[in-house]
Amino acid sequence: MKAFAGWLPHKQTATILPTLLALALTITMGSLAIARFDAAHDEALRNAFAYETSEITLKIEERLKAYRQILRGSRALFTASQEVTRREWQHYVDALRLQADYPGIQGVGFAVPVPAAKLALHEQQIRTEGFPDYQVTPAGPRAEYTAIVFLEPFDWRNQRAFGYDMYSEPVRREAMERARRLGTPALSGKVRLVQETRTDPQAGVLLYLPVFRHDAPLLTPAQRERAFLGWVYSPFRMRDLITGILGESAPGSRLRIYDAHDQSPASLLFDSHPERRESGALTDRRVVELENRVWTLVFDSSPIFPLDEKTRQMEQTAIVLIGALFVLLTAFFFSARQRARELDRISTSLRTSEARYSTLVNLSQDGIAALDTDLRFTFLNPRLIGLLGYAPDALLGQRFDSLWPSGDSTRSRSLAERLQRGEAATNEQELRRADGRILTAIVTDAPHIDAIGGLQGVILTITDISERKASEQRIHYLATHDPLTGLANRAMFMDQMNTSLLIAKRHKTRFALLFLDLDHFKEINDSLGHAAGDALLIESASRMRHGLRASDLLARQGGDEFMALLHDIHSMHEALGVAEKIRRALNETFIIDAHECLVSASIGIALYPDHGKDLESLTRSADAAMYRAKMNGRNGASAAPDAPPEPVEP
Ligand SMILES: Nc1nc2c(ncn2[C@@H]2O[C@H](COP(=O)(O)OP(=O)(O)OP(=O)(O)O)[C@@H](O)[C@H]2O)c(=O)[nH]1
Repeated sequence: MKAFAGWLPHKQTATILPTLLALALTITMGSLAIARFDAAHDEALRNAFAYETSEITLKIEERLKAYRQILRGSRALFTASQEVTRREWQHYVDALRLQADYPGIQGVGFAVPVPAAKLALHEQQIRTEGFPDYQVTPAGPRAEYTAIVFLEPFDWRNQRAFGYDMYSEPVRREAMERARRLGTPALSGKVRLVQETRTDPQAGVLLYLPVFRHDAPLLTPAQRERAFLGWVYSPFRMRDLITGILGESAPGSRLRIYDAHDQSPASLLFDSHPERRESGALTDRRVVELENRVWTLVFDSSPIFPLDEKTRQMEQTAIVLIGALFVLLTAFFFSARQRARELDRISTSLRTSEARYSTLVNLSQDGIAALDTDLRFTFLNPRLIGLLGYAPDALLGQRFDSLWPSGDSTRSRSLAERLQRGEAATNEQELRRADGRILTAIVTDAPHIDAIGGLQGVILTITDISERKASEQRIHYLATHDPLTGLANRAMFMDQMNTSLLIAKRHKTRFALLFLDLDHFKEINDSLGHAAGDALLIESASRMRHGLRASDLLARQGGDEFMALLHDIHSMHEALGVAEKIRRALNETFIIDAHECLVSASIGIALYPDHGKDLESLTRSADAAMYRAKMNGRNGASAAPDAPPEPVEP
């Protein structure tokens, strides 16, 4: 078995080995059960057969006892009167209702001994009773005669026996003499009744009861011989008798009745199934004593018993089926258990895997969500809930596109269509948080496809890039702004001026470039300290900013130098007006660290295209103008040296 198990896969071994064991157990138990059933079955058959044979035997004994009683009743007639008339006899037998109550009895008769000397007288006497043809049969000289004088019912069959001398036949005579001698009932051996015809001949027996004068002593054979009157008797046709006794309960088994102990065909009185051969199954032999004679009853089990072989086969089939069922159930049980273990292993593996991914999802620093095909949230991990600032379940069932700051049905549709095509995408999106603030995130959406290729929904991963964005903005700000005053720095200013140059060139418009340098600023630093200088720079920048339009750009070039870009300037006059406004604003007293300070600025102005058509020439012109303002005593504005104005092309 080990070698056999060795080459089987483990999963099959777990089912096949118990099944083989169950099969072996079933065969063993089944064989034992069949043997046990067979024994019980045989026992039951034997019991049933024994019961049947004893019941039949008893019935036969009982019925013959009843017949003996009938004869005793007949004999009682002679007790009442010495002479019994034919009519009395007839009435008595009629009253017995033999045919109805005692089927099988051929009749009840009375025979008398007739000495040879009185034969003629006897015949004469009977003939005078209305039977002119009467004679004792068979004819012929004999030492002693008997004659049947009454035999009721006096039908055609019994009439054949009227006058018959039963002494003429040795078997009858033996029984008659036995009865006469012993004074007891006597059953004859096998005879052929004189009532028999050629049709349906049957074996016959006769039961004799001697009749004595009722007042005579009967103790000795001699006394009985002296008082002897005759025999009441009954002839029986054996088949009619036995079938009459057994009636409805005629045996299925074969019953043969033999006279005495001799089981030869010559002694056969009755055979219930002469056509049947011996079955060889169960047999029983019973010897019954009946009125000073014995019958041997031989029973041979009927085909009913072999029929029970069928029951046995059914039992065996049932055992085989139950065994097969047991084996199948065992196989099913172990196979199911194996499958259950397999499932358990898979589900444990799945649970482990699920726990692993669940941990990953829950601890992920990226937001993760699942959407159904209608783009509604079915799951959000804690990180995403935190990023968006909603209550844990608030977004479940809500559409993902409801988080977009501006509802865009076209964008939603294209997202749905792309997912239907099974395409994933990553892009930067803005999502509205619960508090209204905007979350900038990198969103990757991927279709969630099931095992058979159907779209189940969407898996989203959302990475918060707000900080990165802010950092980028901060870097950009630092790259383009003056950290002290918050104004644009020189780089940004130059960029912007380049743009303005292009626009002005295209639109043939003017703009002005102002260079502003605070006067004697060094003294503030020196007297109040660098920090106070910074504060003054910040405040100065603010005042200058307020003197400009929103569309103008003010930048700090460095130190105490500033630049301003004035758009939509049509003439130097306008530019000088702005410079004047700034100059005045700066002249207002500053309070720095509780000290009053006075500040002024020298402003140089250059116009595009009047004082330069490019960045370099313009800045040079503005710088030169500012220098001239310094030269002119500071706290004032100076236009760039006039150059022949070029006509502005229409
Ligand atoms: N507090 C402060 N001082 C600065 C800063 N940058 C430059 N300065 C100082 O600003 C002064 C600029 O001086 P200048 O423009 O050369 O001279 P001035 O004193 O303004 O004289 P004029 O320009 O000729 O009127 C210097 O003393 C610099 O040290 C700054 O960021 N903060």
